[in-house]
Amino acid sequence: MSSLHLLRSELSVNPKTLLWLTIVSATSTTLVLAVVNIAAEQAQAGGAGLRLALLFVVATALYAAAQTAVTRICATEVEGLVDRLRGDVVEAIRHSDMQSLDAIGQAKSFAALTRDCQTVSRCVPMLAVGAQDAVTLLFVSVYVAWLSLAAFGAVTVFLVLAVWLHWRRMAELRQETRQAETAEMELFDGLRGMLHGQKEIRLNERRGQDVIGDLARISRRTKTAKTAIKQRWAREFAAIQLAFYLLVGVMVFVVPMVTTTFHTEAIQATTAAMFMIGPIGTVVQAVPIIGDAEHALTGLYALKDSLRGGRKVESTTLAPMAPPQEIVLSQLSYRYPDDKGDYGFSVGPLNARFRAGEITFITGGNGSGKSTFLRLLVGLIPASGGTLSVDGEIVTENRMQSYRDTISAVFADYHLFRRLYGIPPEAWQAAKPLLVRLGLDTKVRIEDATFSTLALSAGQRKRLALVVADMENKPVLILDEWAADQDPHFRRLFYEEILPAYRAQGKIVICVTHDDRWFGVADRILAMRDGTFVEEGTG
Ligand SMILES: Nc1ncnc2c1ncn2[C@@H]1O[C@H](COP(=O)(O)OP(=O)(O)OP(=O)(O)O)[C@@H](O)[C@H]1O
Repeated sequence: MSSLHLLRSELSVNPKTLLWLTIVSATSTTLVLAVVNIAAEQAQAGGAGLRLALLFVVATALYAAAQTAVTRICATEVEGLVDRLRGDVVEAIRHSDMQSLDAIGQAKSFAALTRDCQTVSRCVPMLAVGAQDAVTLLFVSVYVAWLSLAAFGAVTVFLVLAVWLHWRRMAELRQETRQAETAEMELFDGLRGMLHGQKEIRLNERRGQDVIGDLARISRRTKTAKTAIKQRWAREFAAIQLAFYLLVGVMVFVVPMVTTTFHTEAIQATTAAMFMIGPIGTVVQAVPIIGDAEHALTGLYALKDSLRGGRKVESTTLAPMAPPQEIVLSQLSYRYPDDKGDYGFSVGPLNARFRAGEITFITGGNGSGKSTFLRLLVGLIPASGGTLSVDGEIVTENRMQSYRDTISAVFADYHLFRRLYGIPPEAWQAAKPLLVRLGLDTKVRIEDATFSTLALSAGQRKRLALVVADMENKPVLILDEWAADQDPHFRRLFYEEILPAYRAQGKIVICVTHDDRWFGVADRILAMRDGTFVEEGTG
């Protein structure tokens, strides 16, 4: 089913309502036209009657009411649809596993949620107006046929010719539009790099010139492509208008030569042709938009499908898991998908045991698989083999979210939300002592479930991330190189006071660390190399 068909099935308005409003709009336009023609005739004979003036007022009022209703319905429907689609994609992202998300890429998801949603919001109402004007064109054509079959013949020939020529040229234009879009995306990427890389640019004049030069080149390419499209559009639009002026010329000069009866209807048919110029312009503009709307909707539906195609994590109705006393990995493994012929890195098979009230350190060189192991342990990526059990129960896909709900973590690539999502107000008060100990109480306040600022140093932000994990107060705590960017004071505080306190609270604590000076703090040390634990020791 095409995405436009899917779109129709998602609209909550009854299509018949839109159809009736469209018919009212087209009928009233045709009525206005007929009244104008009759009134002009009567004016020649001495003056138009009051009844005709009233009919004119009623027809224009009907037209305005139908137009307003269609526009209002379209705005409500389309914004509702965009809101639903955006919500669906966000939900699909939330329930999809990290592997599918990684495969899709953040840029694609972001483009769907922003650009594609905007395109649907902009294009679909124009399609509705285009469809409405197409019906108006049909009605006015019927009126012209009623006036004069010869004039109708001329109108039909011109319409068919104009539409055919237009569609032929639109196919080329669509291709050029896609190319311009690609150039524009490249430009946006370059601009993003330029903004993010300001420090690096300032430290190297030549790099700065290269970046600006490259951007200018891409920008020129985008400008050329977009200017060509706009100029082609302007020519196209002018050609269609010109075609209709030609039609008027044909009616006034040519049709009277082939028929003897036409002279009486010439002015009326010509007026009708003038009434067609507006709608034909709208229809002409709406046609290429079908492609844009279809393209954006296809992108959104495809993203939704591929997110749902991955491992789906249903969570809402699951029973909470009791605080784990022991997490056991048995032959657990994972392999990143192959990348363009290169084998994906794999971890495992991994065997390990993590107990409540124990601290485990994970060590190993760069790229040995520590972060991947943590993602696997937390269930962010699906194991390709082996099992993960909590207190003797194998954590199946259905139990994965309940399991994850027992874990707090500060990953190496953590994200700090400014709002305290998912943390109850009583925890904010309880966090005060840790904020003080971590030297953050003079920097950050919690106001209305929100941190007063995130404009902090890298070390301060990481400390704040630990405060958030602490506020969650979960039985399992996972920290990936947390102390790496802390000064000696906070490093000591972390290893000698904070971690032992968590152990005393009975938490399962797992830390990736290279700080061999504090290895004595751990109950167990697991060393990783090439994705496997090569050594197990005690602290
Ligand atoms: N999203 C990904 N897709 C494909 N391969 C990945 C991905 N993330 C990491 N890898 C690969 O997995 C390997 C291990 O990476 P990982 O981040 O787990 O190592 P690490 O031990 O945490 O390293 P570091 O000490 O540098 O943080 C790397 O060689 C990398 O090529």
